[in-house]
Amino acid sequence: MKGVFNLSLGRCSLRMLSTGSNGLSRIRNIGIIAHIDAGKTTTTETMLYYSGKINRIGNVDQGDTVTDFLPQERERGITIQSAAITFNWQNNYKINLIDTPGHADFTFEVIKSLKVLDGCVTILDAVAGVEAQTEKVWKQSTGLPKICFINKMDRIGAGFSRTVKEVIVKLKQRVAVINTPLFRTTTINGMKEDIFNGVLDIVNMKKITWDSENPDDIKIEDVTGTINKDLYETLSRSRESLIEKLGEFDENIISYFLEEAEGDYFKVPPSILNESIRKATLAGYVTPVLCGSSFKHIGVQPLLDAIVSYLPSPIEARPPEVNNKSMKLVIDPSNGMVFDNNKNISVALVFKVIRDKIRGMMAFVRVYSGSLKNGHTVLNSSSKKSFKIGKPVLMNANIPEDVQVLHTGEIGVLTGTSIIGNLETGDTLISDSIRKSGINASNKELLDLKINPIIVPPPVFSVVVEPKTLGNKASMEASLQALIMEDPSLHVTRDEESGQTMLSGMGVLHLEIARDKLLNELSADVNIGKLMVSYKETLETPTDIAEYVDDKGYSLSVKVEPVLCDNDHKTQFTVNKIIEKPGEIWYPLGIDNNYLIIEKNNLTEARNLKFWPYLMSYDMILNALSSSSIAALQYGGKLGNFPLFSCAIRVSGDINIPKDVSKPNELLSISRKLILKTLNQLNENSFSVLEPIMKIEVTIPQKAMGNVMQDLTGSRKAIILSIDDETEIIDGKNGSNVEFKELAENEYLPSDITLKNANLNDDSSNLKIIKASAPVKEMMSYSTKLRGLTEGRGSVYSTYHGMEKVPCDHLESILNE
Ligand SMILES: Nc1nc2c(ncn2[C@@H]2O[C@H](COP(=O)(O)OP(=O)(O)OP(=O)(O)O)[C@@H](O)[C@H]2O)c(=O)[nH]1
Repeated sequence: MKGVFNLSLGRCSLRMLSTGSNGLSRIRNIGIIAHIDAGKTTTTETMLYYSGKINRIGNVDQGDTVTDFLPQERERGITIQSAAITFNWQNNYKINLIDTPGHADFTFEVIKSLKVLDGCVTILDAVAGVEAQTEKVWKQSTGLPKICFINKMDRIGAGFSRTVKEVIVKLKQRVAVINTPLFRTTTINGMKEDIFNGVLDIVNMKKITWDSENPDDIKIEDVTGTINKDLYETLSRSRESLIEKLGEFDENIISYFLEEAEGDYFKVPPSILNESIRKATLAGYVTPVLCGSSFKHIGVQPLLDAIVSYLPSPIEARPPEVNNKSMKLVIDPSNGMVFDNNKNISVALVFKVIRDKIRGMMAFVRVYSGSLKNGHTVLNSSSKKSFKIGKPVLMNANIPEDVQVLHTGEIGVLTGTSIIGNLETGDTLISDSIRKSGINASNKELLDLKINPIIVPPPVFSVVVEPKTLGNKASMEASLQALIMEDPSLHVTRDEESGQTMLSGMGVLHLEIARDKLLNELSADVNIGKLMVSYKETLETPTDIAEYVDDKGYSLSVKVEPVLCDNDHKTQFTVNKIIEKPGEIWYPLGIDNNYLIIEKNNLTEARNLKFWPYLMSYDMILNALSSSSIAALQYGGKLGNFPLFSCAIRVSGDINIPKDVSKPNELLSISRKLILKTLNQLNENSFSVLEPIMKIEVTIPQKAMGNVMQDLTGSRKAIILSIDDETEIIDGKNGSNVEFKELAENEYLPSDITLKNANLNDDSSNLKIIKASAPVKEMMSYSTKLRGLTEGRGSVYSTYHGMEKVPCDHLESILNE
């Protein structure tokens, strides 16, 4: 049964729930997020099949899925880049879906996508439960309404109820159980086995079963007390639990239950339940939970139904954060988001830029307001460049579909030669018509409007990249530029003293993939050195103020100061923590947690005048100061020439520039030299070296504890944060999360019949989870070591935690590396 999954009254009534009569209420911009290998791509592929978008379900292991289309993805069977795809569901709804990577090295791909999404589906492996990367992406997606899909229910050891409890306790989230698993009992080699074959739909009161060999063979049956006694009991208790939970949030459902339904849980119709679940989901009060096996094509259509039923449309989604906090942003049912009460302007965010072999540069955009039309001119509010857009396209993974216009609320792609050099990830596009309509105070604010930038995490590892011959230097640099244009979480820096070019990234796999792209796709003729840790330096004390004045009319005063984050630089994100003092503005430099601080001066004042007296715009001046700050801080500190981290360049007092100069080159050079001069006046004691620290979660059998702990605390210099018994985390013996443990205990969930078949005497029933932090350097090739220490039974998840000062006794060895 492809296309519309026609599931009785409940689904029909969904249409009544949508707000407004236009198409906006029927759009869902959603992401698929999870730990590596949970089944994101397989689920996406199965959704595409049921939506009618594809005629055959591809397989990750055979490397022929729609969304994993990069050669490296197909070779390795993992998702590396987010892939966007648009499809319809129930004929009426348009789903723009982004399948994100699960590997921690590609976390920036996830962050970029989350920025433009309105809701998420979190996929969980029913055997592994809530894994470490799931906890991380769950936190990263705070504020976005989510659905959980407990996948891989066909696997031995799958535990639906156990996983739901983990969602409640580990993710601290109330749940609304939408369906529960069904099994058929069969005899294999004389042994009885429970085979997962469908779901019990709590909302619609149906038993839905699939034939795992034939994705189109689906059976939908009513559940009656006489024929299905046990199911009826599960249904009754699940409905009771669901309605009571919703009642704590939504008075309407309680009044309906008491008055119209006369206190009978079965008499609350799907339409009323759906409306209440939707309200509670959008408010973040509950997360709907469904189960299935996308590999066996079970439970995917109910998941699609849940996406349209419970996740927000663009008019119900949270508005984007913008640089101008006082700008009015209202949501209009037909126009989408309206900025500054101006219904005529269009606003879009570029969240990803790629290079396609056939189409050339492609910029992925989310339209927040208005539309982007073929032939219209838009303004990039960061670079202030205007350009005409070509035919936009909707993406079907790597297959573009031409359209004339991208409407508000949509996710699509801009292509064509006009975007080359005009767009970068994070740019905001504004319709240029406002500039043409004359600059007044309100238009000026709109022209400066920027959706807050996507913060790039600092790199952890680096490699030296060298041209094979001197003549190849220019082409190497062009290839590196192409690489970082597509992936801003890769950084290219040059060591001024040694002349070496360094390519840095988020992890070993990230750099391996970058290396592959550089050598194979971009055919760069380069040598790539061995993997090194990306150390940084920071300031212990501020520099003196350095002043520059010349007779051409330039004058400038700067100092460099440390940005104190968590007292001791133990952080990777500080934008929200920066507290600007009155009269100063902090601009993130987008790399290494560095900032440019502009104090109130003659230029900031001149911006309020009717006429701006300089040939160079304020943004050009700001961009010049930002670029010179980045270059000077990359030059490095005095201990190991490592780039400076968590530092701010403070521009104090007036900035004088000749009024008739139109190019920023001289300002760039003056400011860069001035920053370097003041840094140079510091002695070595004013600097300290920082190293990247990983947070690790090691899961091991109890009997390997001694050896693993000895290795971690000894040679790997790890600091142990906690040791837990896996079962205790959910069973309430562990001290934290008391409120959610109680919620988990009180939740009605059917017993996990499959778990009784799993071998409970083996080590998998007695797993220990060690959480620790350790220097990146010491954790290199840890997985191989762990396999040896645990006879292949241990697993480790590691993620970047922050930068920490290197203790004195290790400094020498790092500086000698
Ligand atoms: N048994 C079983 N295997 C599944 C199921 N869904 C996915 N798999 C398998 O799990 C593995 C990972 O699947 P993917 O779909 O690539 O998982 P992913 O979450 O997209 O992986 P990354 O994007 O690389 O993090 C593959 O071998 C799939 O065949 C399922 O429902 N049941």
